[in-house]
This record gives sequence, C-alpha cells and structure tokens, in this order.
Amino acid sequence: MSDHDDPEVLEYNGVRLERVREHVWEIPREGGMNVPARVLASEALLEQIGDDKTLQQLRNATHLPGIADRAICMPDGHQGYGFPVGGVGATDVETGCISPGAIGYDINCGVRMMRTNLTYDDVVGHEEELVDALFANVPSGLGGGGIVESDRDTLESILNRGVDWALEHGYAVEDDLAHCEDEGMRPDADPDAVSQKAKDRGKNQVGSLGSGNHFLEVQRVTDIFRPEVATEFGLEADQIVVLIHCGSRGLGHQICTDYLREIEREHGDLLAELPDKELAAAPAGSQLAEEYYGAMCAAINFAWVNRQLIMHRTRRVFERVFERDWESMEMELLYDVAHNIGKKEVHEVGVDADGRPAAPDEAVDRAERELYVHRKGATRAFPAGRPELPAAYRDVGQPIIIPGSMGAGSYVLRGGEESMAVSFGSTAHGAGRTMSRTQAKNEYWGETVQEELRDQEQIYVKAQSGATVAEEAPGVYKSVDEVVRVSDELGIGDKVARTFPVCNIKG
Ligand SMILES: Nc1nc2c(ncn2[C@@H]2O[C@H](COP(=O)(O)O)[C@@H](O)[C@H]2O)c(=O)[nH]1
Ligand SMILES: [Mn+2]
Ligand SMILES: [Mn+2]
Repeated sequence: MSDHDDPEVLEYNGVRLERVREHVWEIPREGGMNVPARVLASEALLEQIGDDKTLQQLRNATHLPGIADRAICMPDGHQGYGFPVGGVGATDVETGCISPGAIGYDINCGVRMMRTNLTYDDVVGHEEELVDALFANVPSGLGGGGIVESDRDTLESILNRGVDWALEHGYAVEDDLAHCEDEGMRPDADPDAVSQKAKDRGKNQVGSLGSGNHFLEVQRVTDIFRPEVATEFGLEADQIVVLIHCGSRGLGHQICTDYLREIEREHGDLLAELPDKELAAAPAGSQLAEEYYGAMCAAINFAWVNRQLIMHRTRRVFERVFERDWESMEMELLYDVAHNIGKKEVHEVGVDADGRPAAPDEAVDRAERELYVHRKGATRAFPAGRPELPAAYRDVGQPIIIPGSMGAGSYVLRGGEESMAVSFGSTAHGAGRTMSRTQAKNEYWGETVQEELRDQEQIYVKAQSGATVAEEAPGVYKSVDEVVRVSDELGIGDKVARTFPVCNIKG
C-alpha cells in the first residue's frame, strides 16, 4: 500500500520512505537503527520491492553494530534470509561485526562471461547440437558429481589457491586469472576453518552448475550502448558470448549453516540486540568472526575454481561442435564477478570524534576505514582508477555482468563514477525475483515455457526438470531493462552492451 498523495513520501508494509532524489529513497533513522537505509530504485521497481519483506529486512540490517553510513538496497532487491538479496551493508572491521546471512548461503555465487569471435550466424543451425552437448558435458542438477573429484590434498589446494590451482592443472591459462575479480584467489582463505562436513559436500562438486537459478547460457550481443567501452571489453554486435552462473555448491552452503549455528550459540548477547535472528553476526575481532571470514574466503576460492572448470569444459564442447580449437575461436574470459561475497575494503565513511563509523547526522568528519563490505545479490562496481582492478580495466572501469532471465536480455555494464559515493562501489546483480518458487510452479508449466521460448524466440533450453524451468520462467523476474536503467542513471554501473539468449542449460 503506498501513499500516492504525497510523491515525496511512500509507505510499503509499514516502512516509510522519503525521496532523496531521483531513484534514491531513504528509510530515516529511528529506534535502534544505527544508520538510515536507502533503496536505489525507480517508483515502478519500488512498488515491487515493497511487496515482500525486503524493506523490513533492510531496516533491520541498520541495527548491525559498526555499520557505516547506511544500509543499501539495489534496484533488483527482494526478500532473502535475514538480509535482502540485493543488499549492501559495510561494517567496521575493528568495532563492527560480520554476518553470514548478509553474504548469503551460496558464498561467491557469481557470473563470468566468456567472449568468442563467433557470430550469431555461425551458431544458427547448431543450436540443438550445442545445447545437447553442453547439457551432456557440464555437470548440473542437485546430485551427481563435478568435473574433478578431489581428494583431501586437492581440495585443500583449491580452497587455498583458487584459480591458481586450476592454472597448475591445465584448466586455465594465465589470461583467465588476469580477468577474474581478485585474480580468482582470496589470500585470507583458511581451509582449517571449513568443517569436514562442508568439505565432504564440496569435494565431488568442483565443476558443477548445481540446480535451480544456476545456468550456462550461450548469448548473442544485440545492443552496444557505449562503443568505446565495448571495444575495450572486446564486445561487438552479433558476437556470441557465454555466461556462466553458479557458486560454491554444498561447500559454501554448509559453511554458512555451520557458522550461523555457532554464532547464534556463542554470541547470543549480540543476537538479542538484533531485530531478526537471521541477522546473527560475530563481533569484529572475535574468534568466530576470524574463522568465518577464513572459511568464507575458502568458499570464494572454491566457487572461482568451479566457474573456471565449467568454462574450460565449455571451450572443449565448442571445439567439438565447431571443429576448431578454442584459441582460434578466441574464447577468452571477459570477467568473472562475485555477487554473494564479504570483503575487507577501505572506503571513506562518516566517523565520530574517535574515528569510528557514525550515522550521517552524528558524523563529525569523513575518514577512510577498513570495512567488511557485505554484498548479497550485489556486484562490485568499481570505476576506473581503482587499484583493485586488473590492468586491462584500470583505465575504463570494471566489467559488471547482470543476467536477466532465460527469456530476456542480460547486460554488461562498467563500474560507474558515482558507485563509491552512492553504494560502497556496488550495483545490482540481476533482475531479481518477483515471486517465490512455489508460486512460480503454480503459474507456469516448464515444458510450455520451453516450447514457447524455442518457437517464439529461437531460444533452446535444456534442464534437469520441468519444475526448474517453471521456477525460473522469465515472468518470475523484474524487468532487467528497468534495473539497469536505474543503475545507469545513478551512475553506479554504466550500460555497455545487451545480450539475448541462444541456448541455455539449467540444473
Ligand atoms: N540470462 C539469464 N539470467 C537468469 C537466468 N535465471 C536467472 N537469471 C538471472 O540471474 C539472476 C541471478 O540471481 P540469483 O540471486 O539467483 O543469483 C536473477 O536475478 C535473474 O535475473 C537464466 O536462465 N538466464
Ligand atoms: Mn547468483
Ligand atoms: Mn547461487
């Protein structure tokens, strides 16, 4: 229910928002909120975001100790476990906390895009062969194994070294590392902080898509918005690209489960101060905060290897279908971005007289602080000039990949100049759901969705089950065009190119 009489103030599900400027809405600080919250959305998106518990969850997140400046919801935001999907919250690494629910169960769920020099015409006529070959060769679904069965030492090495392990074992080339966020390796990984149960769940899943929302999609580039940036990214109209979306499988899920349980048990005092048990957080400097961070970084490395192995297998499939080697098809990694991640980063924030993060109305100064930046369903969007970016993108801004749905476009953006000031260097991660999976299965029938996509849009989808296709039907998502419009107009992620699906495989 919204208060349309006063366009400067809207209310959804008991949460009041004040319009700050176009696409920026603030939930003012009150009660136990340490900082205000902001939603970055058009009115049309806000209407959808306000439909579930997203806004309450965002407001709850402002209660986290040591949270800096504000909690922020991206334009694709929707309800999640405790903290919204599409949420960003940065907490002080000395005086704040780290919250597994604000990073997500699928640690380092993310996307990578691989370019090719093939054009759409090269693929037309091969779609069924290609989708069948990808489906047969890229492990997917809930059960089953991965591309590599890892023993104890192998898994340890994957958790410690990330894509560097893949390079040593012939699953990657140097150039792949140079085009991955953090070069595919978090140095703070601590495999000893990962439970045996998590390791057992992950050891046979290295190189597997998983189920549901995870996919591998062959796409063609349909639109170029910033030709000079597209050239830097090696993108042009009609080109074939491949998008891979998956995360850390059972390993990451188990790490999140393990630490939530431990933190709830050990830090009940902090939990009692939070409005939602699902926000359970370990105080900065505590043993559990350190252990969780180390385990989470290990899962990040696992997920990067997972996407790398799938990309390696995809190169092999293309070689067989198109009877050329992958190098001659220039199947190069454009970029790999995480969208469920917690990272130590330095940002300029409002601080009190002791130099600690303070709410904007109480801050006496702004200063650089090291923060745990929680991005859950949000993508890092660093602009040109940031030292964290690989050499290839330091002068242009990092590529950001925003999937839409198997029946809609996806986008490549680049980190916008405003992102550091507006969103802790972040933007959206997708279109964002508008309905639950259960609701989706009542609305859609998988086989019908598949037939319509093939007959009306020439999109070839192959999935482990019809239910998965129904759960992920294009109609369950918000408009990716609208999400990206907001990101572009806010200057946090600038539109570079749009793609459209050709073949899609799902778990
Ligand atoms: N291009 C495609 N995009 C898809 C597909 N299924 C989902 N999606 C989009 O990905 C994001 C990922 O979000 P997550 O929270 O599940 O990680 C989602 O919001 C959709 O916009 C697909 O088959 N193809
Ligand atoms: Mn994801
Ligand atoms: Mn995921």
